[in-house]
Amino acid sequence: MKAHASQAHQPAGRKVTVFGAGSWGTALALLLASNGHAVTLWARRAQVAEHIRRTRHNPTYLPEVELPASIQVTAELREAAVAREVWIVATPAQAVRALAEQLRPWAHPALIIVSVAKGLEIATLKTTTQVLAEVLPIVPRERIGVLYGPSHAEEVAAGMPTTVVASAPSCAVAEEIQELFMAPTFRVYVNPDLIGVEIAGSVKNVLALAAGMSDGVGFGDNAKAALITRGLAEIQRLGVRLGADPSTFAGLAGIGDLVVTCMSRHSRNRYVGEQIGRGRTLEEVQQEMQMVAEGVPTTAAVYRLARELGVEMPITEAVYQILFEGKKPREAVRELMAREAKYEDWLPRSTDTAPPNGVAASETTSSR
Ligand SMILES: NC(=O)C1=CN([C@@H]2O[C@H](COP(=O)(O)OP(=O)(O)OC[C@H]3O[C@@H](n4cnc5c(N)ncnc54)[C@H](OP(=O)(O)O)[C@@H]3O)[C@@H](O)[C@H]2O)C=CC1
Ligand SMILES: O=C(CO)COP(=O)(O)O
Repeated sequence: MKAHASQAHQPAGRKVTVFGAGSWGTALALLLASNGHAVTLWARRAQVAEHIRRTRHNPTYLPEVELPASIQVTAELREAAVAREVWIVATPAQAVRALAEQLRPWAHPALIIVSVAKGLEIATLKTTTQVLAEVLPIVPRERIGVLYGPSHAEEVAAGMPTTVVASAPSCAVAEEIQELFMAPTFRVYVNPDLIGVEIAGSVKNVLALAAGMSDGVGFGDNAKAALITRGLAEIQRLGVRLGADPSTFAGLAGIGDLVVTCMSRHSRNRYVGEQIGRGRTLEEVQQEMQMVAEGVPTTAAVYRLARELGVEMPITEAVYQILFEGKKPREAVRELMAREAKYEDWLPRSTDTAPPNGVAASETTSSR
């Protein structure tokens, strides 16, 4: 992989719009503006846009962060979308299709689209770049990528050191995305494995729900380490089945984002899981939350996808049963612990390495 721009390099200012004025959209607008780009931030509610214009603070998401006057803020899609070089899509994953459909009149072949939304669309089981490519065919597929990795908005907005991954079907486009965002406290690597990066970044939210449930029930560090490690194994199995490079899961989009989301006090997914672990219902927790927990819809999507593809994802299955079928977290853990004895394989073991007596033969099947 080609090494790229040094941190001292200042990219030429580009015309960029960030769609979605939630926590992540707000933090990225700030970062891009401080990189010298001409930034527009689109909020879906007119009163939010008006409030930010007047006070330079987002009323709901990262309210303590001051947004410079150079950032244009609007709720008008046309004003936000027309004649831009780069669109950043920072809405929840389930909203990407509807947004893209509305944006269609202003899409053009020279546009770069960067999705930062992490999740799979429930209705189609597609990643967000697959949805964007389907709805906006005028934009060449190689110009639609992502920026993923361990990056809580609160820390990025506070200028704390953060490292992420830019990915797109074309390395040249991924490098353009890298250059757009690279900053002294925000280091961007390129990883050309788009499907791997998208699966890793989307499915880790399911495991963060599981990690939160473990915290809420009162389990300790051993259980958390097990969820992260075995969770990564099942994310990798799904990703590889979809054509991903296995090594992506050892990188920032994989283990990096999984660790931060399972451990961080900022994680909304971990929080939702923790509340459920304490005995509350999903409905109760979601009703009081303003922010999105992408792991909830993505659990439903991954559960179905894994079944369709015959990929074994026992932790995801347990999270699904807890969220949508009323299973108690302790019961789910009891069942996970009582599964048949296994080898610690990550990917299918070659059939010439026979397991010793007493260890499940299913270890050697291709379903893993
Ligand atoms: N927060 C973070 O640290 C990070 C988040 N992400 C990802 O970024 C995406 C956005 O998350 P984040 O900014 O944190 O979310 P927030 O919960 O902070 O904000 C959600 C934003 O999306 C808007 N929104 C909600 N529904 C729709 C819709 N149907 N159409 C258009 N806009 C909508 C909300 O508008 P309104 O206020 O009007 O409801 C709000 O501006 C998610 O996929 C998340 O996983 C990725 C990396 C880091
Ligand atoms: O993706 C994230 C950090 O990289 C944000 O995770 P949460 O949505 O759980 O807060």
